[in-house]
Amino acid sequence: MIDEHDAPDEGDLPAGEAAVVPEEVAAAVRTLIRWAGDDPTREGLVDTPRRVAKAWKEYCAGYADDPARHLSRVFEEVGGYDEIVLLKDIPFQSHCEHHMAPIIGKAHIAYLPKDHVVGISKLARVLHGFARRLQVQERLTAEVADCIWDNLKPQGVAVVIEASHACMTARGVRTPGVSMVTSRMMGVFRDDDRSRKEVLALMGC
Ligand SMILES: Nc1nc2c(ncn2[C@@H]2O[C@H](COP(=O)(O)OP(=O)(O)OP(=O)(O)O)[C@@H](O)[C@H]2O)c(=O)[nH]1
Ligand SMILES: [Zn+2]
Repeated sequence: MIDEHDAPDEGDLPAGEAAVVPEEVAAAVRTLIRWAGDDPTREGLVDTPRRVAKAWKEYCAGYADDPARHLSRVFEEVGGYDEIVLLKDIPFQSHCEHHMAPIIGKAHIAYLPKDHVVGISKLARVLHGFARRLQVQERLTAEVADCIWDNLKPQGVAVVIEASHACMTARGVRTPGVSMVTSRMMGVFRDDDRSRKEVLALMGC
């Protein structure tokens, strides 16, 4: 069993910085290299377990994040603005929990404020906080929407995610060019047809 305290948080280290990797993790990567058919002791692969371990800490940095914390700072004074706020085409990366293969896509995140707004970068921070974990796209979509709904308490939240799954393009059914689209509508975007149409039109969906 790996003690969490032994595992350094490599995600924030500058690229190339020497990192201490628990032996158990390095051994697992060496096993995987052998399973793939190569020799983990050959020169080009000797440092690979350390690099892979460090890379996975970075891919999965979301486990060390509480995305809700990004929504704690709000602005009350926004000149009476009471229309939709949309952050469009946010690129993100995740990994599917079935194959640990990359999910690469973009998200549109919108909300209709009630009393206050949030700094717009925070919507992308919430997305990355959940994306940098092992995911299925449906859960990622729901977690982002629920987090904004619960913490900002707006009149509505709409999240649409479009992504390509490497487990479908690079292996398995090997069907490139396919994307998966998921959405979660809450509040007025769920209950009111006109509001939903408006937000989807702004998103270009
Ligand atoms: N619904 C959903 N499915 C996903 C996601 N990411 C990967 N998958 C699918 O998860 C499924 C896992 O199916 P399994 O039959 O258990 O695994 P598998 O034998 O590797 O399946 P194939 O990918 O068809 O070769 C596959 O159909 C994947 O396409 C996701 O985010 N959402
Ligand atoms: Zn997969």
